[in-house]
Amino acid sequence: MKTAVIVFPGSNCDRDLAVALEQVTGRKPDMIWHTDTELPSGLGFIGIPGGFSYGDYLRSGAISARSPVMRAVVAEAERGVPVFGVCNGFQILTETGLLPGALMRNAGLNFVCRDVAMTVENTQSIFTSRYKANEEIRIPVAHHDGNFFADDATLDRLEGEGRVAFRYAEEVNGAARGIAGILNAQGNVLGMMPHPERMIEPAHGGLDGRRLFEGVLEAVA
Ligand SMILES: NC(=O)CC[C@H](N)C(=O)O
Repeated sequence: MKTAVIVFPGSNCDRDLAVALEQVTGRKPDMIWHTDTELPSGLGFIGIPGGFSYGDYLRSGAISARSPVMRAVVAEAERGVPVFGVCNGFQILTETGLLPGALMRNAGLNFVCRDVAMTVENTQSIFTSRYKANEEIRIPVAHHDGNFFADDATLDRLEGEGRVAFRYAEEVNGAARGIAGILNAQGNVLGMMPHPERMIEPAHGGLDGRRLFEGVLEAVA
């Protein structure tokens, strides 16, 4: 299984994601620099990592979303290739328009860095098939802009179409309806604030994140 991780100036979770992908696929992902205009052929999975790309200037993810490589990522997403954006990656995906809504400053105005409980809301997606319906899992968060916002019509549509993948089971950042992660309409793009790549081996304190990668990588294998 060929996978790729996109790297921006200021990404700092790209290696965590690479380790997770290598552990699950047995093969190192291609690390793709943001100025590349083409992606390797035959990718089964594209990861947009967490971090502080471009120092979070303007808005988190706003500058990275205009990187040359993102045009290729959007094209692959439209072809149905699974695209996974975590934390800053989620922010970048909303800024490209691949996912709706925006990630605003946390309601408490503080950086939140801890394990949080969240429930799996949709187990039908390629990313969440390894979880049980309404299962509560623990995954770390580390962000200051995780407060998901969308207008009520968009939130209703996301809920009605089963596109809320994960919801916080506790107050974390003020996100609308407690939304922690959402899917695109086709179900092949997932953005989430918590970091499943930081919960993939016993030394991390649990394996709740590992099943996400196992599920999606098996689905495309
Ligand atoms: N860990 C991260 O990806 C941080 C995301 C983002 N820069 C924020 O703090 O909101």
